[in-house]
Amino acid sequence: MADTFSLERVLETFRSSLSETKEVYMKYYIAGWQELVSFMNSLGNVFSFISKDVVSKIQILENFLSGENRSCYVTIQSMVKYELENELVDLTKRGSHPESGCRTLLRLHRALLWLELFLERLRTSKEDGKTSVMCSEAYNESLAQHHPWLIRKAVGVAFCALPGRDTFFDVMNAGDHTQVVALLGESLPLIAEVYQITEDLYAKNNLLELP
Ligand SMILES: CCCCCCCC/C=C\CCCCCCCC(=O)N[C@@H](COP(=O)(O)O)[C@H](O)/C=C/CCCCCCCCCCCCC
Repeated sequence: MADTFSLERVLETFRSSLSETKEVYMKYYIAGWQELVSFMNSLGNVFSFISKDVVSKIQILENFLSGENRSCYVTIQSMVKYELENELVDLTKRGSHPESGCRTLLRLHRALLWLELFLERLRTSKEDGKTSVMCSEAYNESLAQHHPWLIRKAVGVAFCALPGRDTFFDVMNAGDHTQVVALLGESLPLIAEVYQITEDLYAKNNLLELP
């Protein structure tokens, strides 16, 4: 992973994550999240409790990807099939498989909806748009429903420390603001497609509420 964040690389990883048959490659899905974490790390320590959580989830998935059953973890579809067929998922309450690939990826999947909603707000925002408002509206429409009160409060405090819209656009390293908006317009359908494919797969297998 390169040191400097680039929106273009996020776009590339999510593009690469889709196979011709619309399966989602775990390797690139994880790489996309790693890029996003590098962006969050550049925002300061106030976000470290969030990035630690994402990093630990990425690590769990990477361990599966490099473990002895790695061939079963090539795509999200193969992971779901393998873990369900081998009863490796805690379906109703946490038990002997508290860190299955399916439940771990579900947490990132829910966060992908937040990202999609936030980036769409950013893309269509006016010059005086507030990133903290965009972030918290997107959060309330997605992840917040899955988080307890304490986390929601901590996240609300972190949002107040977000830099302004101009800084966000600059850190994306994608040229001037018009170019960033264009690239966001290109990235969002890809992120939305990856999200929807995963959502449909999880819904079909009754995995959307994994503990
Ligand atoms: C294109 C670039 C522009 C935007 C870049 C944004 C970069 C964002 C990077 C990461 C986003 C945060 C992902 C958060 C994943 C949260 C997963 C989760 O829900 N974990 C909770 C449940 O896990 P389990 O306990 O069941 O294992 C966990 O309890 C949560 C802990 C920490 C709080 C997570 C808050 C998420 C807030 C999302 C907004 C992030 C704002 C970042 C600002 C750029």
